[in-house]
Amino acid sequence: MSDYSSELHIALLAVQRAVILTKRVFNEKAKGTVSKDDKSPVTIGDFGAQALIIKAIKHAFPKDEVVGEEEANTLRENKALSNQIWELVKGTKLDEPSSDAALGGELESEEDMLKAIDQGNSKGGNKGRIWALDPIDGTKGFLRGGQYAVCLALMVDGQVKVGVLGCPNLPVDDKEPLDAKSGEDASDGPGRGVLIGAVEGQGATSRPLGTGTLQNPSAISMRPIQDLKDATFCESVEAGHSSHDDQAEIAKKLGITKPSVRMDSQAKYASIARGAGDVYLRLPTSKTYEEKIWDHAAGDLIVREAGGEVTDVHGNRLDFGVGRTLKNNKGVVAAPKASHNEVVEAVKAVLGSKAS
Ligand SMILES: Nc1ncnc2c1ncn2[C@@H]1O[C@H](COP(=O)(O)O)[C@@H](O)[C@H]1OP(=O)(O)O
Ligand SMILES: [Mg+2]
Ligand SMILES: [Mg+2]
Ligand SMILES: [Mg+2]
Repeated sequence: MSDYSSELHIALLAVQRAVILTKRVFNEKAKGTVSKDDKSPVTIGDFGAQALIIKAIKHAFPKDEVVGEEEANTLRENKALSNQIWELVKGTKLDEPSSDAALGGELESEEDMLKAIDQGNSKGGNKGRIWALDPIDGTKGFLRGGQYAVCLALMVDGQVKVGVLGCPNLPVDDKEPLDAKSGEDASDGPGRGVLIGAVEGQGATSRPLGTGTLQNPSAISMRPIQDLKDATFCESVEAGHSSHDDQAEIAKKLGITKPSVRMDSQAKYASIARGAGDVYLRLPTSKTYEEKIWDHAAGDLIVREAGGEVTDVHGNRLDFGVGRTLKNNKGVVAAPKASHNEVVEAVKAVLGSKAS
């Protein structure tokens, strides 16, 4: 049986390399933004990071498939944008040549880059090895100057086996508690940037994000909370992504008095997994929206390996084996194992009272 050590190693390095590129874009005023068909934004950073990561995966594991968020159609029609991304991608490499070589080195050409982006077109499913990739999760946060994450997970037969989150704007210090402002005006200056990883059955770790070889990891775990009243809970910044009103009602029901921490991206999963916060609630705002697997796969495993439980609002585990979306689930409830049931009961009580 595989211990997934080489998959974890490649995933950590690939995310670390992609973050070199996303940080350059984050710190530029013009981020090369275009609007997708669903009106959501995508930047040159999203496309560039997807190309770099898929290239690395296909080099190390040629037979694996990838479910990636972005596709290159718009770039093939917009040569100027494509050139702009290529200018960024072609110079991006890890400082340590042997690390970069493990990822297959640089991409060969602009066409090679577009092809790599389009290799994120797997349909997903519950057979074989499939990676789920969100090259920039929280693009709106990325544009606003908030939190964002580069997210990569390996699923085997529909089960998440490896998860990696690169969070350039979170503090390196795992124990720096979140406060109501943690999601705002984020920076990637000194003391910032963390790389979280997990393998099923082997726990979760964090280490400072670097630009060459991987730094030493430390084990992370969720904060043991005796009473949910003392919990810190996280939610999306965007009210359109999860219902702030329902979440406030649930927090009240649980006796939580601290203000919620609003933060973009899977930085929420990363934060609760390392004990900087406790509970992540994502309650559906629409009957039709299906959550995407790349928005949850890495965070789901990392939180569970850190001693947490992750389910949907009905208390069912997230099902990553049914395609590109979580069509069998609604919403997300992540909490320490010992408190998770109590949180789900509060969620059911609040949502149930609305349905009737
Ligand atoms: N209506 C929606 N409900 C839930 N999540 C959404 C919705 N629309 C977009 N998203 C996704 O939520 C993620 C960000 O989550 P958060 O609000 O927690 O930071 C993004 O990946 C975003 O997708 P997209 O990348 O297409 O914008
Ligand atoms: Mg996303
Ligand atoms: Mg994204
Ligand atoms: Mg997006």
